[in-house]
Amino acid sequence: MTLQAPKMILIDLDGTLVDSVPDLAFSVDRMMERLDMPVRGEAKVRNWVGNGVERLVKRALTNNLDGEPEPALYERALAAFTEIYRENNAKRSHLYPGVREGLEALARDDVRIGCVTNKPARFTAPLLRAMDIDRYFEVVVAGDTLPQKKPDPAPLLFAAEQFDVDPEDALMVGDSRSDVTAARAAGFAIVCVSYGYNHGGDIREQRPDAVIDSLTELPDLMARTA
Ligand SMILES: O=C(O)COP(=O)(O)O
Ligand SMILES: [Mg+2]
Repeated sequence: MTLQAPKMILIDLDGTLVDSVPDLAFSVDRMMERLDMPVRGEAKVRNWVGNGVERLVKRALTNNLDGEPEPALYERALAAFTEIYRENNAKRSHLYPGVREGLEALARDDVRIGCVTNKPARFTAPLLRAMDIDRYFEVVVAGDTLPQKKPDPAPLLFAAEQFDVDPEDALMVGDSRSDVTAARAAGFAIVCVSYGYNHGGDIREQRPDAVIDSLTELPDLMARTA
């Protein structure tokens, strides 16, 4: 595990590349209205993002991070959310400052880049395209590409295999404890952004190898530890 000249960098999507909570919160609240249930608002949704849309819908229905709703209600809710979020995938979302410049700098240094997200593929590809950053990612592993999601290491190891890169030459960049846990279990280095979601907690408590305020810091960080 090293930050020095990784051969491959995998970057998380929600909370790292894109501030997607405004669209996710809008879609959750329209879903709740359709079900005649109380809206939850952006602050709560921000703490609920990161484990895929299924968990997000369950959290919204139960107003609880670990809640399990009644199955028939959950099925109706998930169908409504899917329909609404499909139309509202990139309307209010935006790239965090420094993302485009950071990706550009990595591409100039010939670093190979992939995206590993817990967001399902049907929402991931359109969002990367709408943000005009899809061309930077040679590999995209979405939340439903494999049976396992982060914090399981499988999606990271799957991407490493696609790139034919060993885990010790790989770096994960993310915003939440799932990214740290998955990277550690996969044997990757892990750098976290300070500005993401992480369920309301301070990502420094997860002890990543480094914390950055912008992706533009990545090339320097790698050169400094070389
Ligand atoms: O929870 C989600 O849907 C996506 O989260 P991630 O992009 O941070 O993995
Ligand atoms: Mg994230």
